Amino acid sequence: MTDLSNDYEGEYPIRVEGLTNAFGDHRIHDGLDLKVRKGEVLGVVGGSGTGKSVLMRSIIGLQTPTSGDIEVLGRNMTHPSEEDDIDIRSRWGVLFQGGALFSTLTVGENVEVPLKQFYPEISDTLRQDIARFKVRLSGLPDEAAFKYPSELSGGMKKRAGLARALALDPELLFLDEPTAGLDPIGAAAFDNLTRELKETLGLTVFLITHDLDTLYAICDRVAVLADKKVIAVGTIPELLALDHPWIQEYFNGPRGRAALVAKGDPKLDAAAQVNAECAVPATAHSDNSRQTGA
Ligand SMILES: Nc1ncnc2c1ncn2[C@@H]1O[C@H](COP(=O)(O)OP(=O)(O)OP(=O)(O)O)[C@@H](O)[C@H]1O
Repeated sequence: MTDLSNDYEGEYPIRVEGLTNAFGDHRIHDGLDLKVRKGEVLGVVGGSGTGKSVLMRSIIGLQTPTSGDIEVLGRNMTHPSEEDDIDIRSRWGVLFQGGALFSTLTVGENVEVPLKQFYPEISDTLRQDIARFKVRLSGLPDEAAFKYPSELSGGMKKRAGLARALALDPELLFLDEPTAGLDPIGAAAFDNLTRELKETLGLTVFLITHDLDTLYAICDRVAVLADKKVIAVGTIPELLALDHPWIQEYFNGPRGRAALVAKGDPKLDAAAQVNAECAVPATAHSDNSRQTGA
């Protein structure tokens, strides 16, 4: 793996070394390395089927790797002790692609599930109060706590899933394509919420996305999955300077250029900015335009 900005001396709450995953003869990862920095939003990108979700599932212990080492918050995830396993699972929150809410429970009850599981001793009243607070923290109105998932819009479902992911005051937040299926305004609002929560709660965020606007708007660094590995991890300007064909196509393709222009970040490489402005008609950029690299 090419770590493009290796001047960092802080902690790595997630370390993956030599990860190999295979389903039968189908090898998904082969010697994949990745280190996530404390307090960053790390975007994870790659073509469809490159194993982004399998990587996330391996990190949170839902997928047993064929080989390799995974350490989360200092604990070995490949061979955790039972005690470690319970402790570590209470220190992260996960928003799965479809939200994964229990359809027969209200939003509030969904948020209560992890609280009941990890803190069975707390009273019903306190648990309900915490759940309502998390619902509000996720930008939902109070009354949403009493609704069933089927009564919510797609954006509200994502927020409800986020409320549940935040139930235990996690240090790590895993988001699998959080803006997929949202309208541009809803997606931008969800991006802002993620960034705000990361800053106020001091979260480290592992974020799988195809959404180029999300990458530009909220990711501190981006890890690129290709050829069964993380081929590079760095800021977008650092990635743009690389010569890899997939990275060039992804970030410098029409959608990538439009997202770059939309972002208009002065830190981005000036030459890339000029190229982008030449290549993208002015009408391609509006406040509501979102670009996916899918
Ligand atoms: N439980 C499983 N059994 C067999 N194959 C699986 C399993 N889970 C994932 N795969 C395969 O692993 C590969 C990677 O899947 P994964 O869902 O991680 O891709 P992805 O990069 O997240 O894709 P997308 O961007 O389309 O969501 C795919 O070919 C998928 O079919």
